[in-house]
Amino acid sequence: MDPILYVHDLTGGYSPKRPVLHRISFHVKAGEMVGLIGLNGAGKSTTIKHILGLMKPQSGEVKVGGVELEEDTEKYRSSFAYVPETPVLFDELTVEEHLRLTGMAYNVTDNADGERGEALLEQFQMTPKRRAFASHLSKGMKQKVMIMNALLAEPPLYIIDEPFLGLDPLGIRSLLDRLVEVKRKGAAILMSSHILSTVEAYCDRFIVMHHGKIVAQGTLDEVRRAAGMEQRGGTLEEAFYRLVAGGNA
Ligand SMILES: Nc1ncnc2c1ncn2[C@@H]1O[C@H](COP(=O)(O)OP(=O)(O)OP(=O)(O)O)[C@@H](O)[C@H]1O
Repeated sequence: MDPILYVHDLTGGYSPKRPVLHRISFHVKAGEMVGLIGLNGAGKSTTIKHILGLMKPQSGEVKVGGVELEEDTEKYRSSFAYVPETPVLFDELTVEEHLRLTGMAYNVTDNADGERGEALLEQFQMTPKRRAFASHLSKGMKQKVMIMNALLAEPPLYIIDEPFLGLDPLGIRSLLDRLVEVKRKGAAILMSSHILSTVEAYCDRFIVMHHGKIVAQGTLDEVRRAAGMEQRGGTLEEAFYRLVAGGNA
């Protein structure tokens, strides 16, 4: 089966003279959660911007749902939902208006007025805030609205950038529970995060970026092996330190 997200030999960045990403290749299949990890400035957000179509590859290709952006823009764009690190909402719309808008954009019939929206409001403890304007929400609540929008759309691919920072422990649990559920139903998830213990616990595979290159990818065993740790067990965090700092964790 073709992967939902396919990145092949991608070189890209903000200026053609100085690429930030150097020939990176990876994929995410249906029913898989993949963790994208790396130090500050490693290239995670730049990779995500290329996947979103906000930046054009200098060389290589990015396919979502089997197509490149230029090939079929509508199919490409409707195949994923993106949860950014910093929430972007319309200040003058309420929580449920955001859900309704997403429902319309993604042709979800059962939206904020329906079961799916209700369940999300409930699960993310946002029912009391359903009629609150976005500008009146706390940082974590705004993040929850972004997450609920993504989940409402039920796309084949979720791209999630550092989702845990603004969320309270209950919100984190709700998000992780829902991600496990959508993954079980066949969604592909690419999640970037610095919280390596959570990434280790929930992701099936890992992509370790360093200075714009992929220095290891695969299952925990494969990443450990790349870090020279095959003789003994060890956490993702230990393997990560060895890979990016050459340390002896
Ligand atoms: N708008 C920009 N213009 C020019 N260079 C940029 C821009 N944004 C990021 N960079 C550079 O690209 C490189 C990769 O940055 P990127 O934001 O992809 O890192 P990251 O892995 O997402 O880091 P973090 O964990 O801090 O979010 C860095 O050297 C950074 O300085």
